[in-house]
Amino acid sequence: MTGTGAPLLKVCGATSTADVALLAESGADLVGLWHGIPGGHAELSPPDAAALADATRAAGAEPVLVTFSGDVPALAAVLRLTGIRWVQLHAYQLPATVAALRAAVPDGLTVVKVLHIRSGTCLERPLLGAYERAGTDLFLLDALTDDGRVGSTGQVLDAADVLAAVEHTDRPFLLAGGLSEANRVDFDAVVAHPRYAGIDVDTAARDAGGRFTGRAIRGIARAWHTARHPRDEVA
Ligand SMILES: O=C(O)c1ccccc1N[C@@H]1O[C@H](COP(=O)(O)O)[C@@H](O)[C@H]1O
Repeated sequence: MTGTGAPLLKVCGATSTADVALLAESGADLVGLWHGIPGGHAELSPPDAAALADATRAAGAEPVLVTFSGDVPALAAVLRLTGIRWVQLHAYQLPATVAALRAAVPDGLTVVKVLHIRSGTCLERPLLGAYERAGTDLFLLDALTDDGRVGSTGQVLDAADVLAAVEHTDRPFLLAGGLSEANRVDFDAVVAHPRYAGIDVDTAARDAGGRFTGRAIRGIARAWHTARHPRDEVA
């Protein structure tokens, strides 16, 4: 997408054109737009998602549809309406859902399937081969809390657990789960992995009031050396 091969920074949950502009100018390569997250604070209607997808592209970033939904016809309709080419299946959608989505949107769709790690164990580990055969392009590793919370947990994964999970797939992967400017140092081995493709952040991109802050996002992009903030950039 960036053409550089550099790791990507995704920031999740934009709800306005101001959010999108801030995220893109602060270093986000991918902007998460929610649809099919019932009760979610950043849930968007299809027309609102379409408007923010346009704004994201205009700002030079790539919109990503983030969803808990497994309703393939509805998802395909939203992808067509919005022109979004990346979809992040963040719940427990099965490999058959990935395959059906691929069939419904045959051209140019990048499918990201989230893998949930709870107490060191990847829940989807037995299904990794099936997800690959179904057409998953990337996996995204995120934390599942002991009380079952999924998405924006702020809970940090152990690097060893991440490396153990990606051992069982040949696909590129994104890392999530409480990532910040400060904890980049804990993930040297993950960042050095040949299939590491970047990071996905929510909590640390926001201030105490839940608003995105450019300062935090720039700090994350610099610390993690993502595509728009390469290693030799002067802060
Ligand atoms: O951000 C959310 O609340 C959310 C809701 C539903 C699906 C995904 C969501 N966000 C994802 O949560 C992780 C990162 O969260 P954090 O940095 O630990 O707060 C990331 O994968 C987001 O895409």
